[in-house]
Amino acid sequence: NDEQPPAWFGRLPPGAVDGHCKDALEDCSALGAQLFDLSGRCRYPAAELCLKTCGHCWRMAAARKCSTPAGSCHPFCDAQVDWAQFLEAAVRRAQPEIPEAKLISRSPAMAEFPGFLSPAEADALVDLGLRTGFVPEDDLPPAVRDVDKIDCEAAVCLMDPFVQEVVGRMSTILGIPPQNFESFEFLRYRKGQHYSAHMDTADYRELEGGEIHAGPRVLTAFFYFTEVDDGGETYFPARNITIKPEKGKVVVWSNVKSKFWRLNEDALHQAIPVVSGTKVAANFWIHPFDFRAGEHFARACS
Ligand SMILES: O=C(O)CCC(=O)C(=O)O
Ligand SMILES: [Fe+2]
Repeated sequence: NDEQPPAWFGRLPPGAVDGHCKDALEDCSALGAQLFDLSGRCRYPAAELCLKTCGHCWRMAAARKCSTPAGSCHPFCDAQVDWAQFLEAAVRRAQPEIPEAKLISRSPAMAEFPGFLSPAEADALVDLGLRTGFVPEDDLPPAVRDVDKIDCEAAVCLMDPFVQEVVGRMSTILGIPPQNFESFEFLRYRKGQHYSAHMDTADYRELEGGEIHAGPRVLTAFFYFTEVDDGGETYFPARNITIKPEKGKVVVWSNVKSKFWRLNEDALHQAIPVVSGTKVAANFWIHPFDFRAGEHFARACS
């Protein structure tokens, strides 16, 4: 699974030792060969798995050493974005299909898209979450985050044609290429489950102008797949904004300032405990640059 890096090779990905990377994903070595085409580009949608290196450690390291290849910063090349304007444009693009789409806050910039999914489509994604298999949160203690969750990384989810259709819809509305997206993180909260106030990304100002990097989670698109009988709202305490779960609704907000390596603290948010019913929802995080570093290959900077 490991490859010897070439002589010119520089910085290694996280977790690499002596030029060797250990793959975190169990079926990765089986998938590795399918992940890159002959010219060295990651294939989409399998490309999401490239983050795990799949035996292509030195190629990914090379990619991180490159300056951003021309065009791959689209649409964020100038590193300054007026997020409210950005989401207003998204609302305009969405409106023919989603007439109730609207901007609901300027800081954090936030737009809602009620009926982004039809009820049947929302049900289909709940089913897919269940089939992928929710597991209890284990990164954070239950007092902070108590939720069952699953990343849409298994083939059954990642390769699902409807998932790709939704990714495409989001890409069209936002005007952001799908390579900049993380896969869905499905969430299920039952009675009492919650997530206390947090930011979805860190402040990365030290990386400004630095090595190639996907950059922060500039936008969060949050999907609601169910209504909740009582509780389960998403609450933004700095701005006293409450979003009530509605089946099929998507809310998109910006986590960062106009210079997008900086956090916008107004985007602090929490999941209020579910009092009764079940909340099924999903995070869908969006980066300013290609999230799949493996896509830019050694040759891109030689
Ligand atoms: O469940 C919610 O309403 C928000 C969840 C959230 O913010 C997160 O998982 O990062
Ligand atoms: Fe969050």
